[in-house]
Amino acid sequence: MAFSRITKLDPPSRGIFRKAVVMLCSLLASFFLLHLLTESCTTTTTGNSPPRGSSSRTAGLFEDLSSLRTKRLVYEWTGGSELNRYGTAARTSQVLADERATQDSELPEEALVLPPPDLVVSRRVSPRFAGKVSPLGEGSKKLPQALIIGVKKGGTRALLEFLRVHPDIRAVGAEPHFFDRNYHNGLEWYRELMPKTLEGQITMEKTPSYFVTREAPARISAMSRNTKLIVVV
Ligand SMILES: Nc1ncnc2c1ncn2[C@@H]1O[C@H](COP(=O)(O)OS(=O)(=O)O)[C@@H](OP(=O)(O)O)[C@H]1O
Repeated sequence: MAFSRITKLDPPSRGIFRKAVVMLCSLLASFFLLHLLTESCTTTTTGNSPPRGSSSRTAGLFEDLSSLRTKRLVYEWTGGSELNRYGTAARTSQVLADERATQDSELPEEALVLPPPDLVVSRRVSPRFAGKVSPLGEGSKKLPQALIIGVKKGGTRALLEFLRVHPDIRAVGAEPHFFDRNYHNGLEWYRELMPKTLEGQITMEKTPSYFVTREAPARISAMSRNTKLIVVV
């Protein structure tokens, strides 16, 4: 009906109507082209085609795009350079670690664990006897030149351990119980218990803080003519 009414318009009115239709079409085409351009731009930026939907979805899309763009920019600004630097640093660290490992592997294992052999020797024997003690154990066994005698819990063990740190002092670790339990075995038995010593070295032992026989003190006293007694009370 409307078309039939338009067709019935006079020629000047028909020309104006045609111009209006052409302008409207041009406007629509312009909007469409603008929309296509915008879409292609966003696709190039994000690599993803934006979803089409309502205004709320569009707002979400812009947020996503902003976030993605921010991430991309952060990656470009920091990631590239930082990654390059990190790569360099990592390579440098790796090189340093390799160099350290190489240096460690070049070091002899003994150098990391053991002190020099001469230091080991000097800890066992005083400089006076350094080089005179062979692995075969040179020296002679002698009866102790000193006895540590003490009351129970008087600290005799501690005293012996402190004294035996000295390289010129040799001592029996365990208590031989010679003066009470083993006196009947004789002095040779007692001597055999002693460690070998070189001339000038001292042998000593710690007697028990109690004796199982009454004769023990007298036996020690008899021996004290040749033996020093260190009494701990
Ligand atoms: N310097 C020093 N100061 C204080 N106390 C010390 C010291 N040295 C040794 N002790 C203590 O003495 C206790 C051991 O003595 P003895 O070696 O004579 O023991 S034993 O009697 O021959 O079994 C033993 O005591 P307990 O630990 O109570 O058994 C040691 O801890």
